[in-house]
Amino acid sequence: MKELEERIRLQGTVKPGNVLKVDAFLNHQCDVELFDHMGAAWAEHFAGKTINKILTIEASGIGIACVAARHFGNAPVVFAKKAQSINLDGDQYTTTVYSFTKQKEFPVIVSKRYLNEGDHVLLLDDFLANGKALKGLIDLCHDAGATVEGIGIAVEKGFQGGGDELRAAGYDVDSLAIVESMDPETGTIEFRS
Ligand SMILES: O=P(O)(O)OC[C@H]1O[C@H](OP(=O)(O)OP(=O)(O)O)[C@H](O)[C@@H]1O
Ligand SMILES: O=c1[nH]c(=O)c2nc[nH]c2[nH]1
Repeated sequence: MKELEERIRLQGTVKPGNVLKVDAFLNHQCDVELFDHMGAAWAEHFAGKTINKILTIEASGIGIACVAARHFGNAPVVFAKKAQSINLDGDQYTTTVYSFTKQKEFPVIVSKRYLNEGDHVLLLDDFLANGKALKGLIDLCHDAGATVEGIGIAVEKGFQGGGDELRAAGYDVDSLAIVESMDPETGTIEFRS
């Protein structure tokens, strides 16, 4: 998606440790018009698939998924929580995921009320790096007996391999910008064409 690539070139910065900082528009300050265009792009890519639910993971996936849902018939958006809470009652699907930016393991929890056998799920997230977050969400879907219809990602860091592993496993992964390489010394960012 050219618009997203241009924003990354314009406002993205490359940090040591394979970190692309795009918090001016994607995961701290949120450009909802851009999110709307991202939702439209995923709706075009996944047209023809039956999708009745969108699943993401807190925190940064939530805003993107909620705006994108407007392009999927206002499908409900469920987000996996990364901490237990008194507000989380009843039976739960749980797994653990290593967080790329927080550099520690988190529980990943969805109430059994909101993910069901027979659901046709689109997974959405802001970033795909090593694929840990998505693999956690896929595990929760399998536990629930739900079908993963596809995966929509804003920014994939292709050089970290998570996206290609998921494609090799048969998942339809639509990443709107795939960073092939980035250099913290020069700030250069190359996209997969
Ligand atoms: O493919 P991976 O290696 O799993 O990396 C991608 C994940 O990393 C980020 O989550 P993180 O927990 O770092 O931050 P967040 O709380 O802002 O979503 C991002 O939002 C993705 O969920
Ligand atoms: O802001 C972010 N930048 C990244 O490079 C990244 N990788 C995973 N999650 C990420 N979030």
